[in-house]
Amino acid sequence: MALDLLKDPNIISPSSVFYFLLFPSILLWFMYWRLSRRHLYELAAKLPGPKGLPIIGHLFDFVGPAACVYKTVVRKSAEFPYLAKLWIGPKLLVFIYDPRDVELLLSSQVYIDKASEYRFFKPWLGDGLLISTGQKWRSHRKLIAPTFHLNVLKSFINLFNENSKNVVRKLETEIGKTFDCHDYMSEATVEILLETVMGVSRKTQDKSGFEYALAVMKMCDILHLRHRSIFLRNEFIFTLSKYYKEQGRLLNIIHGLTKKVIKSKKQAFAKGARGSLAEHELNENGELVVNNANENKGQSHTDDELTTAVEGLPFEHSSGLLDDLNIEDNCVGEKKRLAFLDLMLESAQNGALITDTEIKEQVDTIMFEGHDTTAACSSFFLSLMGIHQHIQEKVVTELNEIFGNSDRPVTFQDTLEMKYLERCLMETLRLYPPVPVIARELQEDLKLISNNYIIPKGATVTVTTVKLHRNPLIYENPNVFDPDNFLPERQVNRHYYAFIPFSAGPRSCVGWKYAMLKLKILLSTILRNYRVYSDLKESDFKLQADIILKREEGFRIRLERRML
Ligand code: HEM
Repeated sequence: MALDLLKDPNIISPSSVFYFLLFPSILLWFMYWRLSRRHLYELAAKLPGPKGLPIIGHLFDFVGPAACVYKTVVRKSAEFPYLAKLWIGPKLLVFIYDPRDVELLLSSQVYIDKASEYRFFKPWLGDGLLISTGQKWRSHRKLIAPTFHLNVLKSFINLFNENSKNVVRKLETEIGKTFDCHDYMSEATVEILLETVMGVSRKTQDKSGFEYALAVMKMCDILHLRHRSIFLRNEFIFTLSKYYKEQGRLLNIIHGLTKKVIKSKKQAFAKGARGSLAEHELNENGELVVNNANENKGQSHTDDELTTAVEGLPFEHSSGLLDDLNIEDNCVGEKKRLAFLDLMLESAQNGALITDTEIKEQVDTIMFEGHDTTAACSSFFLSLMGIHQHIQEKVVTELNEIFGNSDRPVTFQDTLEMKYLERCLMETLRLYPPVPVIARELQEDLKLISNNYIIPKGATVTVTTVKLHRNPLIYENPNVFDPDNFLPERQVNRHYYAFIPFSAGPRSCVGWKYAMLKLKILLSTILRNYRVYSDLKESDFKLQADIILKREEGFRIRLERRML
């Protein structure tokens, strides 16, 4: 009888059986899924956070322009002093901003996996240092970290000076006008990276670094949009969208530059050239010659700069940052003193330490990490100098004490004496950290120190540096730009992890010493030549917590020539 019913197409068709079974299957799957996440839900229920909507949680808070999302998240987490949880659909996000908890997370060797959102970087950065994990990350970090040793950085000082003077020359066309200084900072940063870390001459580029910088900025917009859009997070839907095509176009520009950089460096390398090609060039016969244009670029290396002694920047001591980079400092062999791309090519030549594809991924990673962050920091710094004229005057007084009336280039020793400028830089990084959030996906539960909360395995933990750095329990006037926050006596009792613009622990920024040295030379050169003004106040800033912190309205300043 039953068989007869099944055979009768008017009563039970195969499709009706399918639909009949579909509903219980989905229900069963859903029950299994909920049960498998029971641990997550139980622990999450105990965590504090603003109330969200059923099922979708706070999804709508992440929809809209980046500046609004930033404001909403800051506002909603304001009443939670230690941490705040948010649900975005089924995804549990926990924001932490107590330095003791931050230390627990960042200093650990267990919680080193980046959040799943970093996967959107894959087509761009592949398995580069920023997103890789496990053994690959460990071995590449060990290889790359020493290329940012202070002795390597000191050999870049001439190029930092030359490029800074170049920026000052370019800025001449803007004197008296209101303009966005981020464009200039971005282009300069790309060019400096190419000449120093990558060791290729600026002249090897067909177009300016500005085109690359612009493509990076637009790529970040797409990635940030994918973070916020529930639809675009899905790979299939993304490939159907207009953004996918745009991403392809931008990656062509970005990868075009990195491929060209590697190619020209490889050609020179094969002919025995080592070090920056901005200082050494190959002539038509393929012989290595000193680039005459660079012969008088600035001061030659002084004994001080070439010293093999391990010296830190004052910032290192004052911030109390501890990471594997300091440990590396103690065991630097001859080979480890090569600059980044030289070492990558040498390692590829000498064995299986790194493949060609991996070199490309690391070049893309360093170009991105090294450029957008420093461009944002220098743009915030100049804006703040324009707003706080009396602080700018103090910086310039210090610079006058160091340089007098001379327009000589900056030496390494000078950078050590720029103590007030350094405090201004650190205060800029405190209030406007270029990397506003650092996110990890937990593979193990994390028991916090503050209030004994446990964040469950499977959650995404977000260290919100913008909030951590403005904690009123740590900084007296947390929202006021006050470089004296970094006076030694004010720092002495402050928790190490209360100021982490470069992150900290095993996954901290490999380029922070490079960044600080370069920023000091670039910004001091600009301030020695120009007085900066801003028509906007800090309260006018529309912060955009993108992948890199920016101002929605741009970094608009005005310049006037300073008489030496
Ligand atoms: C003001 C400038 C800079 C800031 C504020 C900054 C900040 C950071 C932060 C917060 C991280 C950790 C990111 C995370 O865990 O998600 C990081 C990682 C990294 N940074 Fe920087 N950075 C700066 C400049 C540079 C420069 C100049 C370079 C290289 C030339 C660089 C290379 C890297 C790399 C390769 C990583 C990944 C390290 C790893 O995961 O092992 N950064 N940076």
